[in-house]
Amino acid sequence: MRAPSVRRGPDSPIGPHRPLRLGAVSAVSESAVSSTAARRPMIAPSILSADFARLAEEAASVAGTEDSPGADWLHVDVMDNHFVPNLTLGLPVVMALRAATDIPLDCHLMIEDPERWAVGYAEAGAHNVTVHAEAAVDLLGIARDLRAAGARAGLSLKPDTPLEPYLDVLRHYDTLLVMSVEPGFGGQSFLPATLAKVRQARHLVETGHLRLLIEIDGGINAETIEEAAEAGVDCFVAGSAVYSAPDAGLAVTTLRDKAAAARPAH
Ligand SMILES: O=C(CO)[C@@H](O)[C@H](O)COP(=O)(O)O
Repeated sequence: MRAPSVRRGPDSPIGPHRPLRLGAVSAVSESAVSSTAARRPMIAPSILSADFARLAEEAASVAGTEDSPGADWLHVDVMDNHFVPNLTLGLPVVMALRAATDIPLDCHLMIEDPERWAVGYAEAGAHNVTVHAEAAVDLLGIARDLRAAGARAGLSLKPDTPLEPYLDVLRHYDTLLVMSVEPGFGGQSFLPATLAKVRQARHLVETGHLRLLIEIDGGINAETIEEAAEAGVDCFVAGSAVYSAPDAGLAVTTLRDKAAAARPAH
């Protein structure tokens, strides 16, 4: 794992050297986690589980109706067969999707050299562009460039990557994507141990140390979404639970309702 690029000192983009520490977060209080749940849970269907020959229709199937809100974001998994052992799609498909749907695109770059590619996804119209901490060298530069190109900047951590080394960098990001499976494939089983990271991040958001949206990705379905919601997730990526369901739109509604019910403040 490469260290994040963080400059220190009086002119540091992250301010004076007063790094965040997780010590104060070791005992996450229930109230800190549960007081968050004011916003509607967001659902981001992952098109990795969709029919790639019918992407526009698959996007439309989760767009919602006048009576029921559809997907908040459409999650687009970009894999390069280097950072992960799978190959999916790239910029041309994202551009085509952008033209085919109004659902904000949430591009998750599971690629090496994100410094080279990330901003292109923002320029292609992605609403949120997430890079992997394990793949990047210049995390501050990526966040700056994504925001300058008009996108939200997202940082993702694999299941075994700790949060603490990235706390200062995360002050410059809009989204934290906690991977709850090893990145690379849909349809894997949810790893509950990854929720510890969600609770840590939620506590830091609730106490004003971080200001970002907490997203989770991998193995989210009707059985696992409640515990993720209880831990403090804002946005739930779901691939097979949506696109393997008989009615993808209904699956989105069901997942959102379950997440909303599991949030203690609701
Ligand atoms: O990024 C990934 C996998 O690497 C995910 O976005 C998957 O697409 C989620 O699929 P399910 O686990 O929900 O089936």
